[in-house]
Parts: sequence; C-alpha cells; structure tokens
Amino acid sequence: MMSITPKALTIAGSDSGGGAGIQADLKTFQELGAYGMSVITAVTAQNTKGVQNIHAIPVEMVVDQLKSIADDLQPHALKTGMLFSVEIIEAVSSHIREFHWNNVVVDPVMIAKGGSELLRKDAVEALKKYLLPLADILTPNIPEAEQLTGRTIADKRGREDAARFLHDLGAKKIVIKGGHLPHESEPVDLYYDGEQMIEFKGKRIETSQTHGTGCTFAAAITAELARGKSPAEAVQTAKAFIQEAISSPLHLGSGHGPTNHWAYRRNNQ
Ligand SMILES: Nc1ncnc2c1ncn2[C@@H]1O[C@H](COP(=O)(O)OP(=O)(O)OP(=O)(O)O)[C@@H](O)[C@H]1O
Ligand SMILES: Cc1ncc(CO)c(N)n1
Repeated sequence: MMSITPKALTIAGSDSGGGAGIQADLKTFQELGAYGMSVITAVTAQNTKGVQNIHAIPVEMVVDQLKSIADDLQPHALKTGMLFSVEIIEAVSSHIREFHWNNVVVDPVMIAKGGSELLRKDAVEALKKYLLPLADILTPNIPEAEQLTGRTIADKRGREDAARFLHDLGAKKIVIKGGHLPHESEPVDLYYDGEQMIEFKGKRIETSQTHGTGCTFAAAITAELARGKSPAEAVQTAKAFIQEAISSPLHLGSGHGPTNHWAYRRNNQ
C-alpha cells in the first residue's frame, strides 16, 4: 500500500539570510520528514545583523498562493509566521476557514531579534480577532504573550494566567515559550490545553546563535502534526529539535547566527 506523504504549509515572510521565516520552516519540515509548501506574505532583506528592508506581498498574490495550494495540495498541518498587516491577516484567516484547513499552528511573530517590526502595531487586534480563534496551537514568546494579553509576565504564575487568558480568546492550545526569561537556567515552555498545564523544560545554552528559534520551534510542531502526532507529542519533539539546533551552532554571520537545522536528525538517526 502506498503510504501518505505528510504535507506541511508555512504562511510567513522570507528571510534572505535563511535562519528564520519561510527558510527556517522549510528546512525544519524537511528534517522531520514532511513535504514543505509555502505562501510568502512578505520579503525581508535580512541577515544575522538585522532586517534591512521589508516588502509586503500584495494581498491578492497572497490569496492566489493560498488558492493554488487549496486547489491541488491540501496541507495536513500549517503554520503562520510573519503576517505584517491587517489585510494579510484578514485574508489568511478567512481562507484558512473557507478551506477547512486544520492543525493550524499560529506563531504570532511581532518583532525580530534586532527590534524590527514584522507585524504592524495596528495589526495586533486583527490577529487576536481573526486568527487566534483558528489556532489549534498558539506559540507566543513572552513579549508576544504580553502584547496579546495586555499583562506583564514575570514568573510562572504570570505565564499560567496568560495561557488561560489566551485560551479564553479562542486558541485551543497554547505554548508560552520561555526563551525570553534569561534568569531561568532551564527555559520552560508552558503548554496549556484548556485543562492541564505541562512544563517542557530545556537546558539554557548561553549563545547569541538564536536567530529563528521561534520559527523553527513552531515549524517542528507543524511537521509533527502533519505526521499525525498529538499536540503534546508534537511540542515535545519540537522542544528536543530546537534544543539540539541551538546546541550545535553553525557560527554563520557576525550577529545573531542561525540555529543548526541538521543537528536533531543527525543525533537521532
Ligand atoms: N538560549 C536558549 N537555550 C535553550 N533553549 C532556548 C534558548 N533560547 C530559546 N530557547 C528555546 O527555543 C524555543 C523558542 O523560544 P524563543 O522564546 O526564543 O522564541 P522566539 O522569541 O519566538 O524566537 P524568535 O527570536 O525566532 O522570534 C523555545 O523552546 C525556547 O525555550
Ligand atoms: C521573515 C521573518 N520571520 C520571522 C522572524 C522572527 O524570528 C524573522 N526574523 N524574520
């Protein structure tokens, strides 16, 4: 019998430097055995030093890419990353709904490591209103969770309250990533499915080579969902994948270097 090839879709921005965005997502899909597809929402001129320029793709072209995929290649799971504007968020959300796509991972990308705006400030409300209720798994980092909830998160309790708040807004499952709490020696990613809270702990690596960690983590979850894994299993594998990717840096570029997308498969074959 012919086995089914898992198909994973990323709806995100292009990072010319290859460490984040579409490029990180496709590399991660490939490493985890999913066939990767992409809908590009914006092109960034970017490297490890920062974002030099952003060009948003016209919304009609974003919609045409979505339709091309829906017409021929239904994804088993998808993730959203950099969506940039209200118009793109509205178009992406309405088409995900129209096509009845599920296993939707929403990475609410807002600001790049160097401080560049990857989501316009006026688009945060649209993200909350249109996209968040479609999220099977929402993966904010701490500053993104603070923006979405309007609350400051300083500790475990703050993280748990934020997870509950985001669940009330409609996200079915939430992972609040702990990379941005540098005082924690074990970066904890808190998973909440509306009933139980699970802490996924890693070992903090002292490094500047963390460009694209969030994209890679969400892409790994998406690939695992496409392969039929449960959300909690998918998050567990994604945590192992990103831990290994951060642990074996490639030392490329002079700024925040990319993670190593090969490391997980090399170490787990
Ligand atoms: N220094 C580190 N050592 C170990 N794990 C880390 C480190 N930094 C981040 N992580 C892990 O990487 C994953 C991504 O978390 P992070 O908070 O960095 O996402 P992000 O801020 O969205 O990334 P990005 O900068 O790409 O947007 C999480 O699982 C987090 O725990
Ligand atoms: C295109 C793109 N998406 C996401 C991020 C966040 O890491 C980035 N730096 N660039």
